[in-house]
Amino acid sequence: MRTAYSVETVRAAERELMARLPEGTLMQRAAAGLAAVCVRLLPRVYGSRVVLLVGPGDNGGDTLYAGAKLARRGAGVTAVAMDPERVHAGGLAALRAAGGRLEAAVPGRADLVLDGLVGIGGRGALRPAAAALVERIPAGAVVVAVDLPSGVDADTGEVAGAAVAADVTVTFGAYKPGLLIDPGASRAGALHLVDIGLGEVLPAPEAEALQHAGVAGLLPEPTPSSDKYRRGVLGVVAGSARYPGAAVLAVAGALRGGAGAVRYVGPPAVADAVLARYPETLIGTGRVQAWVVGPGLGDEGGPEVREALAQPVPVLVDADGLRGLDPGELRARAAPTLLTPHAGEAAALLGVARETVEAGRLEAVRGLAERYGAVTLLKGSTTLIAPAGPGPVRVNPTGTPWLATAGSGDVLSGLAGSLLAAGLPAVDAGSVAAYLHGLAARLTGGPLLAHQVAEALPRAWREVARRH
Ligand SMILES: NC(=O)C1=CN([C@@H]2O[C@H](COP(=O)(O)OP(=O)(O)OC[C@H]3O[C@@H](n4cnc5c(N)ncnc54)[C@H](OP(=O)(O)O)[C@@H]3O)[C@@H](O)[C@H]2O)[C@@H](O)CC1
Ligand SMILES: Nc1ncnc2c1ncn2[C@@H]1O[C@H](COP(=O)(O)OP(=O)(O)O)[C@@H](O)[C@H]1O
Ligand SMILES: [K+]
Repeated sequence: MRTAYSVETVRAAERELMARLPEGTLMQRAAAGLAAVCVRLLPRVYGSRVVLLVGPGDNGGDTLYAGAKLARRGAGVTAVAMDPERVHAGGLAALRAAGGRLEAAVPGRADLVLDGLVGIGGRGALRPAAAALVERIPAGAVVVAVDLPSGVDADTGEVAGAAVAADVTVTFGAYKPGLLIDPGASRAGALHLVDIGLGEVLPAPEAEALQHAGVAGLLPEPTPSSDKYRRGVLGVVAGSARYPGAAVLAVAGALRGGAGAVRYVGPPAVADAVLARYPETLIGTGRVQAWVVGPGLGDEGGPEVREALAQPVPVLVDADGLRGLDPGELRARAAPTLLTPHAGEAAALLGVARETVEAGRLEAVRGLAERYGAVTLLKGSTTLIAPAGPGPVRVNPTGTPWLATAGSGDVLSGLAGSLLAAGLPAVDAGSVAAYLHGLAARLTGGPLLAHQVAEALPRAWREVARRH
């Protein structure tokens, strides 16, 4: 599990650790780790051209000390300050002593650029002096963000104006949520974590991303004593005369998600379409361990949604099922509820603009989970899963924009429903589903069709299970 911590938590941990260590120790650890990554990125350190963009705080300090280490190994290192009156004095002295220079303008060419403008002390949009330096980053240089790309909000991943687009981010002590959540995540490039010793003093994380090992441990593999009922029966209320395909795709995701059986409930003509593609499907109501309600219902299916919500089993509500949800009704449910909106549906549920959700995904998903007392999976670029109560938000690391194709959300619903029926807690069901769905899409490659994602799920499953 990759865990991420808010600025407040990181600062508190740093304070606690610093009180026990000689002054400057953490910065030296950070700079050493940063320089080590830079050395690996350069084909040859000696004679390479390195540019440091240096802000007024400790982020600039880390950068200057790392630059000094590279200069000592023969790199030509030029620092450019955002504010020449405010530069980390110790770092600048170290750089100069190692043969580096402070200059007024960003050189036109560089092999490597270190972005040390702002780290976790950054607030709001980059100021013009910082943004002007970002604009001057020479084309073709490898860009390394120090702690995080300047212009990205460390806690939320929000980008309010200009921001560095890094190839690599070297972050210190702990990942910050903004490195895992878009739009920030897509500015961060490959992530390197430098251990500065914070691990021992960090509390529970604010965000976490599953990795193969964690997912493998959650996959509901059948055992010798399994039968189809014990593996989980999922009921799917989906599809309408207008959107019959949604039912087929949700059932596809459910069957490929390992359900022991899938019951389809909906109009007879749609049931025929489902059966034509998946003769394994049971038709009509009956006992289930979980429900998926909503994909492709259009205006139909309202009563079935309410009926499912009235039952004491986990219910996943997606798409048209999300319209007109009553927070009181959901909060009163004893069994888990999993909501799976995309940004537009989340915006409608929250009564805000879609852009607000897209720019502040973490706040939106937390807000929905709190308001509806339901585990909420917000789809899109970096899918997020918030628990119904306190606890870390899960960030899905496997997505691909090729998934932005009609029907792929229906497959996700069926898959997540299948995992709910197998007995996974809703946060795990949502995050394992998002993980496998993203991996299946990557294995398929683009341009992809939604049903191909469903058909690639067994490969994704085996890929995860095989390695652990
Ligand atoms: N603490 C530790 O133990 C360790 C910390 N470490 C390192 O320290 C970093 C944190 O350092 P920090 O606290 O000095 O803040 P930092 O990120 O340099 O930025 C603050 C400066 O930026 C400015 N500024 C703010 N917003 C801005 C904007 N939008 N646009 C432009 N400027 C803006 C702000 O200006 P002011 O508001 O003061 O005018 C202030 O001068 C952390 O990320 C890590 O790299 C490591 O060495 C490990 C040990
Ligand atoms: N830009 C993107 N990057 C990664 N994944 C995306 C992106 N856009 C959409 N997706 C994924 O594609 C799926 C689309 O679901 P949804 O919007 O419900 O589509 P539909 O209703 O057509 O099935 C979701 O899993 C979502 O996370
Ligand atoms: K930075």
